[in-house]
Amino acid sequence: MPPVGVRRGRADAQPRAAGASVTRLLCVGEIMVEMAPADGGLFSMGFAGDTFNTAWYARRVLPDDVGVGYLTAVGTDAVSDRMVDFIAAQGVDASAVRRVEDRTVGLYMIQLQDGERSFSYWRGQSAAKTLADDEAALDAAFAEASVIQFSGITLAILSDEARARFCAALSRARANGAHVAFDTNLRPRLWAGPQAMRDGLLQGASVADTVLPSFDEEQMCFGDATPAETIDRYRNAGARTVVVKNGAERCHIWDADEGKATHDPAPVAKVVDSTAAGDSFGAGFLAARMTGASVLEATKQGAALAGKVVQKRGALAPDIFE
Ligand SMILES: O=C(O)C(=O)C[C@H](O)[C@H](O)CO
Repeated sequence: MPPVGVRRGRADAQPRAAGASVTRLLCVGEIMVEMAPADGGLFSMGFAGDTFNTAWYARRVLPDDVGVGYLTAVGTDAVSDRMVDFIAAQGVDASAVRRVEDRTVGLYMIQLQDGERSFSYWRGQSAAKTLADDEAALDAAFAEASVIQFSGITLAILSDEARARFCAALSRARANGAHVAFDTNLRPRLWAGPQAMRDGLLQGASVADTVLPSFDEEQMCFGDATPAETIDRYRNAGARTVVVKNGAERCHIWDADEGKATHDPAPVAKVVDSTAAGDSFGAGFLAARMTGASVLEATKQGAALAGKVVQKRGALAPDIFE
C-alpha cells in the first residue's frame, strides 16, 4: 500500500533535495499560550494546542524533506508575533497563519493531579475562532497539503457557519486527492451542548479518511459500550481507517484494506502529565502512514511516542528526542 498522502506539493519552509517530492502535512486548529506547572510552584510559559502539538511531534519524527505546516489565526500584537516566530522556529511552516487585527491568542493553564491533567482556558475571543473565515485562503492552503489534520477542538471553536465552510473546504481538498485525518478530541465546554457536540463530530467525520477517537470520550459523548461501536459509527460516516485509542489500554483498529487489529501499548513506568498523549499519538501515527507504514505499525509507533510524552511535563517534550 503506498504511503498516505503522497502527491506533489509546493516547496515550503523545510530543506529538501532538489527535485524531491514534497509530502506536506498541514495541521489546523488553535495554538495558545500554555502555562505548565514547573518546580517550586512556578509555571513555565510556552505555546501549545492539540493540533499544533501534532504538527510539532510530526516535525520531529518525519524526514526533513517532508514539510509540516500549521494553519490558525492569531492577532497582530506582540504575543501573536512571538507565537508565529515560535511556530516557524520549530521548523513548522507558518505561512498559512491568518492575522486578524481586533483579536489576540488564547491561553490555558495546566493543573496536575497524580499525572492526570485538567485545563483552565481563556480563549473565548481568541483569533483562532476566525481561522475559517477566508474561504479562498483555506482552499489555497489545503491545495498545497497532502495530508490535512484537524480535531474536535478545531471544530468546536468555530461558529456553525464557519464549521460548515471549513468542512466544505476539506471535502474539496479530499476530492482533489488530499488525505484528511480527524482526531475527535472532545472539549464539551466548547460546544453549545451534547447534541451540538455529537452533530459537530459527525460533521467532521463525514469529511475524514482517518478518524482517531479516544474510547473514554466516545463513551461520554455517544454512550458507546465497546470500541467496536465507536469504529462502526466512524466507518458508517465514511472513514476508511479508524483507530480507537484507550489510554494505557488496548487500541482497536479497523481499516478498509487491512481489516481489524488490536495493539496493546507497552506499560509506562510513571505517567507524569498526560497532556498531548493523543496529539503525539496522532503525530507518530500519521508520520508512519506518510512514510509507508501499515495501519497496525503506525498505531504501534503512535502509541510508543505517546508513551514517552506522558512521562514529561507540558504538551511539548523536546528532551525525549535528545
Ligand atoms: O485543550 C486544548 O484546547 C488544547 O489544545 C491544550 C492542550 O495543548 C491539548 O489539549 C493537549 O492535548
